[in-house]
Amino acid sequence: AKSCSDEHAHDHSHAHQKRLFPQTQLTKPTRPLEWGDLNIIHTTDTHGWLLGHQHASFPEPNYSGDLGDFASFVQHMKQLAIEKDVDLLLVDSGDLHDGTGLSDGFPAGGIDAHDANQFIKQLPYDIMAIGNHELYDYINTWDMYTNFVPALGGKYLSSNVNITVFDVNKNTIDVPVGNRFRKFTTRKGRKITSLGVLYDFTGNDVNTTVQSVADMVKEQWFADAIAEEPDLFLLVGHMPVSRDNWPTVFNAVRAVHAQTPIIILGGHSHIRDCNQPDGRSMALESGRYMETIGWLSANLGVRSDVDSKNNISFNRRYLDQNRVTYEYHSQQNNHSFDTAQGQSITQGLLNLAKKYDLSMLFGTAPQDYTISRNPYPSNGSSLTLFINEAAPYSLTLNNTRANISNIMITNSGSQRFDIYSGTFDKNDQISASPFTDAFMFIKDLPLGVAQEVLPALNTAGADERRRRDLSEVLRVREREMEKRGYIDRRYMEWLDEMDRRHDGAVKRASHNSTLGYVTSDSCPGVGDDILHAPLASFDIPDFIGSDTPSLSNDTLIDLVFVDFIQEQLLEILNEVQNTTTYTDSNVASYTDVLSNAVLGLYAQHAWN
Ligand SMILES: Nc1ccn([C@@H]2O[C@H](COP(=O)(O)O)[C@@H](O)[C@H]2O)c(=O)n1
Repeated sequence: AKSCSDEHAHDHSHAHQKRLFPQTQLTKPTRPLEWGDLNIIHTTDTHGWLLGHQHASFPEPNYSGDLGDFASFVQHMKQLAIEKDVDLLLVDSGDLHDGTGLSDGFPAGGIDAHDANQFIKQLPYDIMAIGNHELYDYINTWDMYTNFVPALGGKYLSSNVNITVFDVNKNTIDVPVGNRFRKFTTRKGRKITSLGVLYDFTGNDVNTTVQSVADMVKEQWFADAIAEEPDLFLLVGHMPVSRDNWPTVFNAVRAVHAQTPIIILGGHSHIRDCNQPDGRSMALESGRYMETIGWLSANLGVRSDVDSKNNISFNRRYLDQNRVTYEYHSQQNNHSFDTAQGQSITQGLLNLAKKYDLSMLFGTAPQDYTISRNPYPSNGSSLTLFINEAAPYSLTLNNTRANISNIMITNSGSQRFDIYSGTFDKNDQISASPFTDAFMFIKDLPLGVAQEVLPALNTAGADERRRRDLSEVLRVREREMEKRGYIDRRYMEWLDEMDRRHDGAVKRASHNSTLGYVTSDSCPGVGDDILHAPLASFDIPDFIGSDTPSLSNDTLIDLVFVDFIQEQLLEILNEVQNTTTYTDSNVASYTDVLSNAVLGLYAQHAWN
């Protein structure tokens, strides 16, 4: 079946309609999935991308399936698993919030992702783990605790994350947001012990608590939970499978059970990644934004094999999230594929998009603007667009400070998705810049001081990376950045490495394959389901700033910055000068315009 992705490939004004007769040609998968006796479908970091990716230029059509298509796929695969008489589990590693109009485009009085999560609840997940984006705002954690978790029936895990609530006597108590662990038995009778671990995140809101992974494994509940030997430890969590704390959890389990199979399903760094901690374990991470669906299979054998010391045969695959992939692997065609549940989920999401008015048009983008596929600064950079064009316009609208010269600074990670040429609507605005961060300022800073802040902020990150082997102090600082949530660099490094390693420029020029991810991980064989040419990738700084005004160094200006970086910015400001010790008391609100509104205001002005 030659299917395609997207009927609105040519008319973005119908962006939120179901694709019936798709037109964009998509490559079929290269080979069938390898099934084991235990199989897992894995999602992570979906961030509200439940209607998939809807733009016509590649790589977007690769990811043009939606949650309804995914639900149909899962249902067919479950049936295949029954026919093959094997187990098939469905697992998610967290970050349901912050990312698209479906999660963040709610009307006043709503709660982020509350409506979108009603559709996720309908999927037969066996385990879901909490992510850091469930914790930036207490109201979101509260919504998970009161509305989402109860519907999951013990399958939502937050091993090291608590929420503070009132008990019946109106005393405050700290309780896990979900369950700390889950023990269950599969259809084929396998006993599984699972966890849901969050990395050492420190950027969480008040009245939520994240225990460090190192402390979590010392807890009595942890010892009790892993004491009895299951057939498999399923360690799910919102934590990258490389360069993070999974070894702490893995080793704690291995200390008690030297041979028991362990599967780790991680997330957070938005990359496709896999490694094998030992011969009886595999760790998989399945990308981001409903772009990738992870597949992991294992031949665990019968209980006597479980006790053996032989290496286990594992397999992993990264599936592009579209109907061609789904139909191929579930052995369906375009007519037999949709299930009633899948169709109802798609329709429900489309209704939600309509209710939230996500097609509301701000303007027509004259060209593509990308986060890292164009150099920064450049005309094609969405970072340049945001900080040099959009922010200086939108943040000074109706602002009494408009006539005072300024430098504006934000974190590059605040920009989450590329802008495509053509109609720019509410959904595009939120996808590009979803956070409701506020802009603050410090007034009367000498220009000579203010202009040192941006390079110093970036040097704190960049030099650190260059001298990683030389300086433990700097390594610790980078780790601190990651704990606060600055993980974007990992994804950028991944894209950069893929471009270099796979001769990106040559492959793109040959036009033999469509653009997409080309993964090199540490697991045997090829992981990608479809071979692509890698995306272009340019290094971007951690922080970006508007042009420095051409004035003398002693001119007093406003230093404007997003509140997400306030703590670091003050630290740096106090390093680059010592005349004044700047604290939160020197900081005031610059405008009521939040970061997620900047691009829309600009588009209304410049793209109409
Ligand atoms: N209020 C916020 C929250 C987060 N960010 C950016 O998101 C990054 C973390 O997102 P992950 O999906 O990687 O967990 C963080 O590094 C920030 O760049 C933000 O800008 N504002």
